[in-house]
Amino acid sequence: MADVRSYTSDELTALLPLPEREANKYTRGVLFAVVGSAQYPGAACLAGTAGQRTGAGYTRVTTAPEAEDLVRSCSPSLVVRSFEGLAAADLPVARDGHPAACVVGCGFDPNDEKSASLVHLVLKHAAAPVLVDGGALQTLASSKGRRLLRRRFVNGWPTVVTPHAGEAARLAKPFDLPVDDHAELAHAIALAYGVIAAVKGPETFVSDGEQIVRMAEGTPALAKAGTGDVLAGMVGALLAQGLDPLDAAVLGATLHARAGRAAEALMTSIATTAEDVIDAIPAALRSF
Ligand SMILES: NC(=O)C1=CN([C@@H]2O[C@H](COP(=O)(O)OP(=O)(O)OC[C@H]3O[C@@H](n4cnc5c(N)ncnc54)[C@H](O)[C@@H]3O)[C@@H](O)[C@H]2O)[C@@H](O)CC1
Ligand SMILES: Nc1ncnc2c1ncn2[C@@H]1O[C@H](COP(=O)(O)OP(=O)(O)O)[C@@H](O)[C@H]1O
Repeated sequence: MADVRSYTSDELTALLPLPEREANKYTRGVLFAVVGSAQYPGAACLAGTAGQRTGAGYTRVTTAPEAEDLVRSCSPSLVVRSFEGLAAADLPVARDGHPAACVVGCGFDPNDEKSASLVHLVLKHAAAPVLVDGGALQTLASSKGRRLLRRRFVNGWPTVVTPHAGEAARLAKPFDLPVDDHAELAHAIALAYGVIAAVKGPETFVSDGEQIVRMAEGTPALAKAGTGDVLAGMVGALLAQGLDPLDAAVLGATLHARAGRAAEALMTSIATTAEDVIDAIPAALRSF
């Protein structure tokens, strides 16, 4: 296994995607989030608003029809569409000067067949980086999921996965990967699936199959439902702004951890919620 390293503060600062003077909303990056369900509409709000706060120029949330009104009301500047009618041609193509990325799976029910076909559509047709989270992760372990990931790898379209320990263990199963050491697990998932893997927990380990990066700035205040959806939106926004996928995952996880700490300072470790973490993203950005 490769050595485990951490990014320095200077390395992270250099990665911050400050808007250029001539920027417009499209050159700053389009985040295309396919997220939420009738069961978990809140996950779509959390991922979408976290993406906006992390700098995506244009955030489009495609969600379940039952979730559309809630997502519109949580942030009027989100562009909201329904899953119904989502077609291959709607999915983003990243071009020079017009970066874009997809986030898929926050708030998906892992056992729902309709969500699995949405995941397949995104993996097959998004010619841009895709971040897979939450209920979409289980889809990757199937033979069809693995085949689509291989195709993305061959096409040079990066895929980032952000499993918590339970989800990482499910990804490990088909390949019988050892799950106890999370640095090793991130490395093994990255190699087995051809992805950039961020295994989340009290410490987060990110690997592209070559390097392994440890991020240990978090706080147990983050151990609350919905903070993973916030992280997915944040890393997705950095991918949408054209960052290299390993850098996006490490910077996103660090900003998320610092936002967690800033939220905790205001709200206490007991009271902090995922929404407070989003509100603290500006403080995390200023900390660099
Ligand atoms: N407000 C919302 O709408 C929320 C929606 N969420 C969505 O709910 C769906 C299901 O996600 P869940 O994570 O709740 O369900 P999972 O199906 O991933 O969790 C089920 C089992 O996984 C294991 N597990 C869960 N978290 C773990 C951890 N951090 N470490 C080790 N083992 C763990 C436990 O055995 C748990 O019973 C996802 O699509 C997610 O995005 C959650 O993010 C919570 C908030
Ligand atoms: N004890 C902890 N210390 C530091 N960070 C934590 C701790 N527990 C959870 N986190 C962070 O909180 C987030 C939780 O993500 P996840 O389990 O996917 O939440 P959810 O599915 O409810 O959105 C991850 O970024 C994880 O690293």
